[in-house]
Amino acid sequence: MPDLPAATPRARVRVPLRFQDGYGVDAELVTFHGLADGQEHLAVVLGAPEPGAVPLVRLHSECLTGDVFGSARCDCGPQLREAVERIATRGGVLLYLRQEGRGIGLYNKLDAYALQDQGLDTYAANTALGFPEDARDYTAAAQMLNALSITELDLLTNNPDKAEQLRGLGVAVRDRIPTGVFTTAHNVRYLRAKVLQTQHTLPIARLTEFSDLNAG
Ligand SMILES: Nc1nc2c(ncn2[C@@H]2O[C@H](COP(=O)(O)OP(=O)(O)OP(=O)(O)O)[C@@H](O)[C@H]2O)c(=O)[nH]1
Ligand SMILES: [Zn+2]
Repeated sequence: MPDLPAATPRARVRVPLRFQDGYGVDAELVTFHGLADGQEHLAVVLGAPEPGAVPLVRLHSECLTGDVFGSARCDCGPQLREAVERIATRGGVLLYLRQEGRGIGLYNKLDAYALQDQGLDTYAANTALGFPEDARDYTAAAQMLNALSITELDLLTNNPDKAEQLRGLGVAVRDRIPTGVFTTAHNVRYLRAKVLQTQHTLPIARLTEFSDLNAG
């Protein structure tokens, strides 16, 4: 088990979240000192778990295009919206991790999009640019959970690697809970690649509903 450097909470601020579809909830935003990668990751604490209950947690990787601008090339925006409500209902934390483009950054992600428009899939585009298929490391996430005194959790994700990495960092992931399936005509190739290449648990049958599937 790696010896994790300790991080400590820096500011705790209450913020009323109001979404365009009318849903609203109050959140506590927590910032940190001492995160291993020096990034400004944010914890969004939602709801109040029953005393002794295991909290629901999501590690959400930043996606400016999907989270902010509503890009339909991926499923990040709807996953974020869903996660906030599910976590608020049960009680838990969303870690908003500054891992744009699976850790390669926004400009590189858009370079990868340009390659995808020439036919490469989402992972091959990363390697063609000289990056790993997925450059994310969850050490800072484990530090944040420790700083929030969360020792056991249920993880809201389709990505087995997130659970495995967290366990390797000493966090007790009890259950992995899949997110919803948010398909559009623009993201079906991307979702399919996640299932076939990185074993994301999305029901592949649902990904044949869209007509551009045969495009690759
Ligand atoms: N490099 C690269 N990153 C992408 C691409 N599309 C989305 N992303 C980034 O991928 C991250 C989300 O990762 P995903 O693989 O979609 O999903 P996940 O986080 O592994 O799994 P879930 O927890 O189930 O959502 C965000 O940081 C996005 O900015 C792409 O085509 N190339
Ligand atoms: Zn996205």
